[in-house]
Amino acid sequence: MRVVVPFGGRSPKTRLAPFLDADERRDFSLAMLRDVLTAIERAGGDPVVLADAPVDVEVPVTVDDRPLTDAVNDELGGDEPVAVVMADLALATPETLERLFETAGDVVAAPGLGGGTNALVVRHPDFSVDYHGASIADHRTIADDTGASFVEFDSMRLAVDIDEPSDLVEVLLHGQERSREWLAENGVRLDRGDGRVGVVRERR
Ligand SMILES: Nc1nc2c(ncn2[C@@H]2O[C@H](COP(=O)(O)OP(=O)(O)OP(=O)(O)O)[C@@H](O)[C@H]2O)c(=O)[nH]1
Ligand SMILES: C[C@H](OP(=O)(O)O)C(=O)O
Repeated sequence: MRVVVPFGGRSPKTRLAPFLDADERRDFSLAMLRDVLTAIERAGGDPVVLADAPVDVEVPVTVDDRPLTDAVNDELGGDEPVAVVMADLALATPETLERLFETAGDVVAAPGLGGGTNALVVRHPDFSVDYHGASIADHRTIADDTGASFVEFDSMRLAVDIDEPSDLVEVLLHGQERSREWLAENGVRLDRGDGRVGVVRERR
């Protein structure tokens, strides 16, 4: 299956700014992108990066600097199924993605914590996306209005997209190779304290 991986490479991961500077956010977001591409390939998918600027990866890249929703909608609408998998799913494994790709439904959606839509499989030509805000609810409504069946995919690994510093805890505990190693090499460690586990940065 063709798998579109949106990647905003111009100014990625601004919500991690309290923790990582702009160059580090670019490097870390590339490590996550490469982990996601590897997992998709191992799951049997054919990844294509849909980026807002050129990016150096070993799969085809389409550059489209329109807003995310417009760029993704241009990839939908054909007769063949298409998946959309976000580039910041640092916990995604080949096994989870294979299960996602094999789940039946006109629209199969993996919700993100906080209301987003972290991954989609689209098998209906009239379905379109509308990202941001509580997009998982909007995508259910769009599917209903289109007459497409909507199936929610239940997965911890696909629910965690890496937006906020607290999400880095999940990467250190469950992340794929490059993302987890990038954090470790850059001094990001678990803070096991007394309460909820957090992250700290050891500056060298
Ligand atoms: N092609 C494309 N992808 C985008 C764009 N904005 C975000 N993305 C990608 O869409 C997915 C979800 O992105 P977000 O977490 O909403 O945004 P972000 O830019 O990564 O992070 P923030 O700056 O913290 O909002 C990630 O895979 C991003 O790389 C865009 O304008 N164009
Ligand atoms: C693109 C957006 O991602 P979030 O901002 O929720 O990470 C969404 O999934 O609608």
